[in-house]
Amino acid sequence: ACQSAPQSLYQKVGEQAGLERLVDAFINQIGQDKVIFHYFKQTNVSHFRAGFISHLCDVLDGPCQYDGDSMVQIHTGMNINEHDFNHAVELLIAAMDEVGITHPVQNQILAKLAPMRSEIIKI
Ligand code: HEM
Repeated sequence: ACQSAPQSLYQKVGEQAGLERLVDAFINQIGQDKVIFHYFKQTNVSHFRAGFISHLCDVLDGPCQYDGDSMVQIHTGMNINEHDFNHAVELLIAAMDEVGITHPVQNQILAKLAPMRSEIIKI
């Protein structure tokens, strides 16, 4: 038998270098966006970048353990509504398109993030 372990989503996005390209494209999208940029006005971009990469690496079953604040702790008080949440997802999709992540892999990534919706919206 020559079975090998199935590829993790982390591997499918191109491991650390792929994640960095994705998150840089996402940050670039947010920076040019009129709808959600205002949430990030006070944000330290390099802290956000590092934290978002490590969180995604963890969620996509890569070799990282995200040790930052919880999704609820981070987003409490931002009052993010459904529309703005969906808009952020659109920007993430645009970033995934930009770096060439295939649609099946995009859908697998979105499925991992979808359950976090209720920890982020209107809290
Ligand atoms: C599934 C969706 C989301 C995930 C997984 C997520 C994840 C994260 C993570 C991991 C961080 C921390 C980065 C760090 O360590 O600094 C963060 C910060 C942040 N998130 Fe989200 N987020 C999501 C949706 C959103 C949405 C929809 C908005 C606003 C429209 C938003 C606004 C922010 C802001 C403004 C910060 C920075 C907070 C600061 O300045 O300290 N997030 N997010």
